[in-house]
Amino acid sequence: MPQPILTAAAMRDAETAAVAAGTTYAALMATAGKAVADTAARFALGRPILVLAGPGNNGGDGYVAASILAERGHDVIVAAHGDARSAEAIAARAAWQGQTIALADAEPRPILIDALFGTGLSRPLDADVATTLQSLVDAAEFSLAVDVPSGVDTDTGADLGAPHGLTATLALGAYKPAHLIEPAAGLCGHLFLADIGVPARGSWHVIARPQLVPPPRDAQKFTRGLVVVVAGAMPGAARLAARAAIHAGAGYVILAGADAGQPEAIVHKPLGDPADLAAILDDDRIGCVLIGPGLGRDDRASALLDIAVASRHPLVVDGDALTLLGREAPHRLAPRADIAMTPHAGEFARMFASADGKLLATLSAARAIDGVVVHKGPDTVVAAPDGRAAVQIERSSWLSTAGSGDTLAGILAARRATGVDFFGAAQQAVWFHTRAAKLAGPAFVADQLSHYLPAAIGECL
Ligand SMILES: NC(=O)C1=CN([C@@H]2O[C@H](COP(=O)(O)OP(=O)(O)OC[C@H]3O[C@@H](n4cnc5c(N)ncnc54)[C@H](OP(=O)(O)O)[C@@H]3O)[C@@H](O)[C@H]2O)[C@H](O)CC1
Ligand SMILES: [K+]
Repeated sequence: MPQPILTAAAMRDAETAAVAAGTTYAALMATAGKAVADTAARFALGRPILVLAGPGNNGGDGYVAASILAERGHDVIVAAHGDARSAEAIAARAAWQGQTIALADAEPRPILIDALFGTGLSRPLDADVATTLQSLVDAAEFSLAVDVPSGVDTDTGADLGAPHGLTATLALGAYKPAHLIEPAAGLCGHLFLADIGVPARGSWHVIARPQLVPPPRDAQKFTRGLVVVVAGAMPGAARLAARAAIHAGAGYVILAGADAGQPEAIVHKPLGDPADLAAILDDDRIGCVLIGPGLGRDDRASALLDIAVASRHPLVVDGDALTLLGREAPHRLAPRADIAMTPHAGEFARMFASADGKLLATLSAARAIDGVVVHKGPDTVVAAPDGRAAVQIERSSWLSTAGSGDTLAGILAARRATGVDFFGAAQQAVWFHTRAAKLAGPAFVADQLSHYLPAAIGECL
């Protein structure tokens, strides 16, 4: 099972269920604190440790970790912020027998454990707390956030005064949106996950390596998946998408309206009049249609888009097609079955009002179009209209290059054409795209990405 992603409230519910099933909150805090101590000890190498402990259970985890580390012989000081509030945090603080100072008096130490605030953060950090925390992080050689960096919104990933430059974050029990969604994800540093004995389930999860099977023995090119890519004003983008599609497992790729170039296996069909597209799409063997990369935004582009939307095939809408749809996207697409769109942040904002952070905004967009939305970025979110969501955890910042999105759209069309539903196909596409980028090495050109797709697929068989 892929790792679930839980909101702060869902994590609290999971914790409550675990306690109802027989554990105690104190036992959970003991397990969490031990996980923090174990992680910090791995990197401390005998260097002095400063634990920042806030008033809630995040601080409680910090006191437990401090006690365990001191018992193991580490040099530990706790800097406390506010009085412990919950029964478990009060007990953890009472059990701490080492030196405690006020946060305002804390001097930097090489190892820093940030247990000021976790999932209970309810407002931005006070400016003086944020400044102190930042200076202690800056001065530390290794800094570890407990559960989430203090000062991020757990559910939206918003930055409410969190420090920059943390070395690592230890997520407790489950990933939260803040671990994966920007800007919070970028503030976490290296991400570790600790099992604290709380069974966590939900309809959101991280995108995992796909599990594939080779084509069946009786496979032929059309059953492997026939993709039609519609080209427009800037045919290069559609070519990139078509090449990605044929390297991503589709059995047959037609490029409608542009000369395919390489590889020769892609079939070129001319589009004189936009109405020619209707004839090309009148084919039951088609597994998926892709429209949008380099389509243009003129009347011809609109006419091609109308025909693609009216067709009966699974449809991926990307690039210029999204801009053409704009605010009309829900109204135009919702009545149509089997649809996915792949907007980047700018295209998304032209179609949908954004609120509540990227994850919830993408889920609400998926409901609005009654289809799958792949909201691209370093923190790509795939959302389905039934409330399921999957978020990218493996990343490659080298994917921020021209043609990268066209390639993703082509992979998505190919995976859908092989028979996977759009929610599954989109997760596969995001994974293959990133994996191909890693295999391609740094500073690749998007044209090269396709060549690494077969190897990425090979890792999943
Ligand atoms: N997930 C689990 O199963 C376990 C999690 N643990 C740890 O518990 C924290 C969550 O603990 P919680 O007590 O709910 O919340 P916090 O520790 O994050 O902090 C809440 C207190 O902080 C006050 N607060 C909130 N925001 C601010 C702020 N900006 N400035 C000052 N004070 C703030 C808040 O006060 P309110 O006024 O909002 O009520 C609370 O007093 C989780 O992250 C894990 O680390 C368990 O230990 C193990 C099981
Ligand atoms: K924290």
